[in-house]
Amino acid sequence: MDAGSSHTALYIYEWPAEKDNNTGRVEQTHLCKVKGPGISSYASAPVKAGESLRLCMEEAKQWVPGKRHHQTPLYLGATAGMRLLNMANSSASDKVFQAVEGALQKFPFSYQGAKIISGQDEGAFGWITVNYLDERLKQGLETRGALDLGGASTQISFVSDNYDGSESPSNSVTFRLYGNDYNLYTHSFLCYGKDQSLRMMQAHQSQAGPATVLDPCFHPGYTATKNYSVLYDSPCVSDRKPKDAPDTFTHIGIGDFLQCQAAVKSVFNFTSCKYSRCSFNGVLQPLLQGPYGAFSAYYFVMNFLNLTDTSVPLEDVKEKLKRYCATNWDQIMQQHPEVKLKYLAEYCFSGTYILTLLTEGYNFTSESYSDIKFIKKIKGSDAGWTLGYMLNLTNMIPAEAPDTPLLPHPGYVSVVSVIAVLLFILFIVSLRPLWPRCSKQPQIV
Ligand SMILES: Nc1nc2c(ncn2[C@@H]2O[C@H](COP(=O)(O)OP(=O)(O)OP(=O)(O)O)[C@@H](O)[C@H]2O)c(=O)[nH]1
Repeated sequence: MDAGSSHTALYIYEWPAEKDNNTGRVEQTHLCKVKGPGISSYASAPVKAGESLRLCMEEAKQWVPGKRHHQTPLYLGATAGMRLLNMANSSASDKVFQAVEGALQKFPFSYQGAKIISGQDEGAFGWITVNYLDERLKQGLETRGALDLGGASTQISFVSDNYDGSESPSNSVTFRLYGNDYNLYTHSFLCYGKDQSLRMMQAHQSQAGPATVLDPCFHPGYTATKNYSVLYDSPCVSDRKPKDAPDTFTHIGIGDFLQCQAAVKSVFNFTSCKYSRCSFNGVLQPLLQGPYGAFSAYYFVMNFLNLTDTSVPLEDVKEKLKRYCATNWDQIMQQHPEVKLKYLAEYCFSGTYILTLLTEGYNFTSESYSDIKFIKKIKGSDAGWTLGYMLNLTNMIPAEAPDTPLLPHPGYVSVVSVIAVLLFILFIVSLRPLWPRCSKQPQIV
């Protein structure tokens, strides 16, 4: 099964981690990202994905100095693509892990094991990464919320004065970092990554199993023959597979943003909420608060669409996207010959999904939309859950604030030097009784 076309990320961190001399901050050393049609594809395409992994690890071997290979820990963390594969076919996901572990153990690093991380951890580690790199944790500043959009799941994590964890405790993660306590609200929506949400929307559009699906989220002039069994081959949609559908359907784009928005909305359920307020699907969400960093596919998509500037009014953003969606597919292909066709075909859907998720799903308004910053990197390091995961596993963020020097380093050097000189003078003076007496005293005749 193809549990999602999410990518597999392999991040290697040199060990002991390099720290910036001035800030003491750990520099993320992101060597390579294994790109493939998803970790689940190790089962179906082990050679291609395995080769990509091997190349990545060879690169890591070159990059980490040989004498440090054995002390460099290597962790494998899998996210929602694997969560879905595990749900659908646990023996297939076990096989994937065995294959990847076998491959990783052949390398000289200190392999620490593989794990499917929970959605809650994925959200919390993304939040730690963003705030750690921004140095908000160390300085005890107001934190930045984290919005992560993957292929199979999406996470929202932030600190709100309205949330102490008592309402819906499963959304609460508490940390003590650098002497400050944080009560983080986090939620991971499985199936609401951009690839699985596209499936859910298309499943909604094709519930009756028609031979032709007219899709407002694809450009006019776009047409492709697709397979029903491939579309429904995911736990996010498998229970909705139409019974008497033909094997294939013709997927035809009509490029209508407003209709696309309505179709995207069909994947969210706003009908019930047992909490004081909800985002969607009956999930508690406290009042939004503070600035937000939106990364992974949020960035890929909005950057491609030239829509990362959130000071542009939301209505203008929608207008631009409307024009983009209505552009003929031939023209889009001509304008972007370098872009992978799968990504190119989906940007209209993905952009519409992002705006709908943010505004209808999470309740960002025209005003609070400008609190979002679409980010790929912070100070040269990738925004995402991986750095936070590594910092946590290696206990690199102290719970208590380190004793902060009252003076910066050069100040200490001067003070210590002055004290040393004074002590020396004092020492010399204290030896005064032992000084030889002066024999040339005037004599009285
Ligand atoms: N446009 C574009 N999309 C990308 C690129 N790299 C990854 N993606 C897509 O962005 C989405 C998120 O990818 P990742 O950040 O690798 O996240 P993931 O591993 O799928 O995340 P989970 O859903 O948690 O498993 C997926 O739909 C990818 O197909 C890129 O360079 N450009």
